[in-house]
Amino acid sequence: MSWVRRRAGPLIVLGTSAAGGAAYRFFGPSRPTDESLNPHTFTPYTLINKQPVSSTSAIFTLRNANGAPDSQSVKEVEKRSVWSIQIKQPQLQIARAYTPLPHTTDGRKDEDAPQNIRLLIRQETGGEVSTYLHRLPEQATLELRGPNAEFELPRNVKEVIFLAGGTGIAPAMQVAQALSRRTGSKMQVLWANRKREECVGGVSDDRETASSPQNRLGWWKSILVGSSETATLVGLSKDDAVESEILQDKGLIVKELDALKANNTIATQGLKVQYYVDEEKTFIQPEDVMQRMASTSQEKGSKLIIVSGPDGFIEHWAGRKVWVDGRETQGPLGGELREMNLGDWKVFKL
Ligand SMILES: Cc1cc2nc3c(=O)[nH]c(=O)nc-3n(C[C@H](O)[C@H](O)[C@H](O)COP(=O)(O)OP(=O)(O)OC[C@H]3O[C@@H](n4cnc5c(N)ncnc54)[C@H](O)[C@@H]3O)c2cc1C
Repeated sequence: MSWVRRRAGPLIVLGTSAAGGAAYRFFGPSRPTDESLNPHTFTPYTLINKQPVSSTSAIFTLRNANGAPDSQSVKEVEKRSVWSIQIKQPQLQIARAYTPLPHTTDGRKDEDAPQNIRLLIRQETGGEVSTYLHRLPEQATLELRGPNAEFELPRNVKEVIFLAGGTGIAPAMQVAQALSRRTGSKMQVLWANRKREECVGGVSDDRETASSPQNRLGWWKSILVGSSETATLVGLSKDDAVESEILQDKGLIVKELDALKANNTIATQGLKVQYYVDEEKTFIQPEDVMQRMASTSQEKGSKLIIVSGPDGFIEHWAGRKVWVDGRETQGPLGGELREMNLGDWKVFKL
């Protein structure tokens, strides 16, 4: 996969097709007998665990049903790319793309053993495939195809600002893991969710960023989680309530982000995460992005803003992606980022 400059300016486009998540219909039987995950046929996986993250999303852990080792292409793609797999809904014969979460860092993996695939999947109201997946019991068999490289992180990129909406955090985590192998790299994630339940216990690293009263309230709420009521109920002072909430269990994705942060500090300038929650009236502001663009030290051509999330989120920040000759392209830069002086920062819409 190569990057092609589509036009002068900060926008860059994916050189090859991001077949990604477009729904499609199958015109023949798939061959689920192939044992290793591969892009051409569907491979059976067993759902070994489903951990709820919130009322609408969960982490699905899938294991190759045949215990076959991962192909070289899977090992390569996860080193440097944002990648996805497709899952088939067998009754409707449609498939959707999902983004594997990076492997957890606990314990050295056996190179020959197949890696479990973990996916953060939100159940969309009325969504065909996500509803099917959320209804599956543990030990059910699913059919997967992939990997699909959605975007290859250029070798010279060392600084990334990642604007993530909802499950757009999954590719951000893939990028964080890829950057953790690059000495001197730096990544800042600005993660927006509609509800706090998606990121319970998540406290922004740059709390001073929350300079507006609106944002500061959001940060306090993020650790208080309705503290005054809670404090009254359990007879705690407000300070006790703050402490107890800090100690409360963090959400699964928040914990994983913390683990990635710990991992990223070894050789890099670190990973920072800022949390924004619609229901707390904290929203990513253009100034938040500008502030992070300004706190840079890397050489030219190595800085990237990635925008990932629902279509409306991408459109708001960077303008729509555009379909050309049956494939999705970056389209012109639009939205909030177009209004900013991006300097030598480039933009990529995922
Ligand atoms: C590269 C890539 C990676 C992705 N990674 C993830 C991931 O890691 N996690 C994740 O959760 N998602 C991810 N997605 C999104 C995922 O692929 C699906 O789009 C999502 O799960 C919804 O699929 P669905 O079949 O459940 O919903 P669909 O059936 O496609 O419906 C989607 C929404 O549209 C509405 N809708 C459907 N038909 C109509 C209609 N005729 N009129 C009006 N409304 C309608 C539905 O009610 C629903 O709210 C990714 C997408 C891409 C492209």
